[in-house]
Amino acid sequence: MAGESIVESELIRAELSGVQRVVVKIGSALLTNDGKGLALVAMSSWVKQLSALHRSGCEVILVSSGSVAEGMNRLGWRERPHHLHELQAAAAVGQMGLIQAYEAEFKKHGLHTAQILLTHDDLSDRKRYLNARSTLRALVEMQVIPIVNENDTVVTDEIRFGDNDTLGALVANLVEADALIILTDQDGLFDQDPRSNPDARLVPVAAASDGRLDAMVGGRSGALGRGGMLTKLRAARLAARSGAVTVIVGGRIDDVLSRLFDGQILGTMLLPDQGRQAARKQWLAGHLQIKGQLVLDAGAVDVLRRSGRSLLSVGVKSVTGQFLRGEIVSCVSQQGEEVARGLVNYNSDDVLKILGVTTDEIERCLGFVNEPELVHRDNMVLV
Ligand SMILES: Nc1ncnc2c1ncn2[C@@H]1O[C@H](COP(=O)(O)OP(=O)(O)O)[C@@H](O)[C@H]1O
Ligand SMILES: N[C@@H](CCC(=O)OP(=O)(O)O)C(=O)O
Repeated sequence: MAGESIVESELIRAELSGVQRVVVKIGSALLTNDGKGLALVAMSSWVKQLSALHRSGCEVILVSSGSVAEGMNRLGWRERPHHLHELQAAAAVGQMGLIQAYEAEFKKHGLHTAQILLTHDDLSDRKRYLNARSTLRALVEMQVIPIVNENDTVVTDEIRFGDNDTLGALVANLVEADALIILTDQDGLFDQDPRSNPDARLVPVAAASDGRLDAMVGGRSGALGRGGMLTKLRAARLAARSGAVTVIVGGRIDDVLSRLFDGQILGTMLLPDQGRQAARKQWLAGHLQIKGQLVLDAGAVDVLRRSGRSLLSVGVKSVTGQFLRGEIVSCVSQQGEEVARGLVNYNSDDVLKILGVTTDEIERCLGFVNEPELVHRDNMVLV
């Protein structure tokens, strides 16, 4: 918080030096020169810094706002429209300019870009979530820079509230980023809104979960961006769930990204409570190699799909493959359709002995109990 010692802050800052994968979110307020078209000079500088970061071996995913504001500019509108269909039309027009500008800039550094338009719903639907995740992973492996924005044509809530901070955090969860950098028009998170309070003091570092931060973030925001600091704080908390550290920092600070990744103290760093490994457990389930298969009865399939509960041995009909406790298994219906993947609590030999067995009988069958569940819901991903 504001009272944190500089030495402690510096130690914490060292966190960013080893970052392997980063999501950088650039807000509307910054990108659009306060309504006078895209801030091309600033974009060129961010792209240069992002390209250097990429060259240094860090994977970069960009989440960029600016489509509505650039659309308004192209259409000659001076005020943000109130009708949803007009906002959506402006976003569709402006997204063209936004992506063209990024593509041209990244090309100068020999990098390809890809446009990804997502909704929050896409990321809560498990199947689409896994699809989005694998596409992003494939792009990153191909050394392409994905540029993500909301799919404003098909959403209403997100465009109304203009909140790409949440999208940035969801993407950080999706790709298991080590860090989420939110570039905005203020130098960071202050203890009061600096627009209305000249005495406001920057918070250099805090735990994302710190309840004292809530009182500092008014809902107020700029004329173009809409989310304000409130959505940035929420985004930091969301990103912390998968172990990512968030930095809210001024995009107009010279060489902001390069300096940040060189370990300089800039902006506000919001730290996750849990260690990265623990927080990521849930995200691991999707990408470890599958070592075996559990065939579930219809009741278990139903329980997993409808109520998202843990898988118990009583609902398992058969098992294939050789696996150890903690490895990944695929859970399939008797028709062979995959239902879920998860970390299994018993090895395959033991699972064979407890097929169809109720939880309270596990000890009698095995002589011990690892966990009451075969696959705990926290370690499971529905497919
Ligand atoms: N405690 C705070 N510290 C910094 N900025 C704040 C705070 N509370 C509210 N704000 C406002 O949030 C604005 C940034 O949010 P927003 O306009 O949505 O930016 P962006 O488009 O970058 O997402 C700032 O210009 C500032 O007026
Ligand atoms: N998706 C829209 C709205 C997103 C938006 O403004 O978000 P933010 O920059 O977080 O205030 C756009 O690109 O203009």
